[in-house]
Amino acid sequence: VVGGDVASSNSWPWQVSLQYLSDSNFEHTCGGTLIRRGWVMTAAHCVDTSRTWRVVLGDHDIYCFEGKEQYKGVSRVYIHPSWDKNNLAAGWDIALLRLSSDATLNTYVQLANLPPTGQILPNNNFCYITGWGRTQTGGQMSALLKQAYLPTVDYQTCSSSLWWGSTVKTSMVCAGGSINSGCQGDSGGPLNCYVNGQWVVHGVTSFVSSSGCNTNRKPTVFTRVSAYISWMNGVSI
Ligand SMILES: C[C@H](NC(=O)[C@H](CCCC[NH3+])NC(=O)C(F)(F)F)C(=O)Nc1ccc(C(F)(F)F)cc1
Repeated sequence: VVGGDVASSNSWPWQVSLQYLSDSNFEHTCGGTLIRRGWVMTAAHCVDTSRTWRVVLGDHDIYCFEGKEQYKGVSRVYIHPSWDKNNLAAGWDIALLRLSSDATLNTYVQLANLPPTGQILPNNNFCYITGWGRTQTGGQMSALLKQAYLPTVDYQTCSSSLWWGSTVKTSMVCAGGSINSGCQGDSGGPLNCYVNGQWVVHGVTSFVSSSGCNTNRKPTVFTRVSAYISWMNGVSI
């Protein structure tokens, strides 16, 4: 996350860290969202290589054991069947992870709210991106979970020629586009939007501009969760 600030501990209790085994220790690679006690929603591009995965729930400092964490293996990865790793612009950047055992829900670990099928937020909706990704373009990952205010940018604007043009599809959500943004390592994590008095996860962090994370008129682009509700329900949730 570029810009914004450090979140207060466990204030986004559905945020997970997706990690893979690399030389006998686990490394953070992506974010994710706890949507059922045994299921995590993330980006397809995070899990389209075969690795040994684990999910950490209830985390704040990903480099330090604080006692609230729950560590879960991943028993199965369900990547959207239309995902094409060579065509990020086509969308379909969503996957579900079946956890090896159910999470225990408590103060630090809670389920996310998901939007109703088809819901499209208005321009400038109040949203926050959260994650442990780079804090600057080409910079380091953050040890502590960060949050940044990232208001939505409607499709009409986001798909215009000075912005993302035809790279952005209606199956995506744009948010930000100035000083704050997602960055590498935030992939797969949630776009948390405040709708009718509650936080709802409307996006799965997908991509930023290859010329820099917080590039003007290149908002962070998210998979639009409300376009994939029926697919997720079909994956035997
Ligand atoms: C460096 C930048 N990385 C990204 O945007 C990666 C996703 C990369 C997937 C492929 N390995 N995502 C992120 O950094 C995220 F955290 F913001 F989500 C990038 O590649 N951006 C990018 C690439 C292609 C396209 C386009 F669709 F146009 F081909 C758009 C953006």
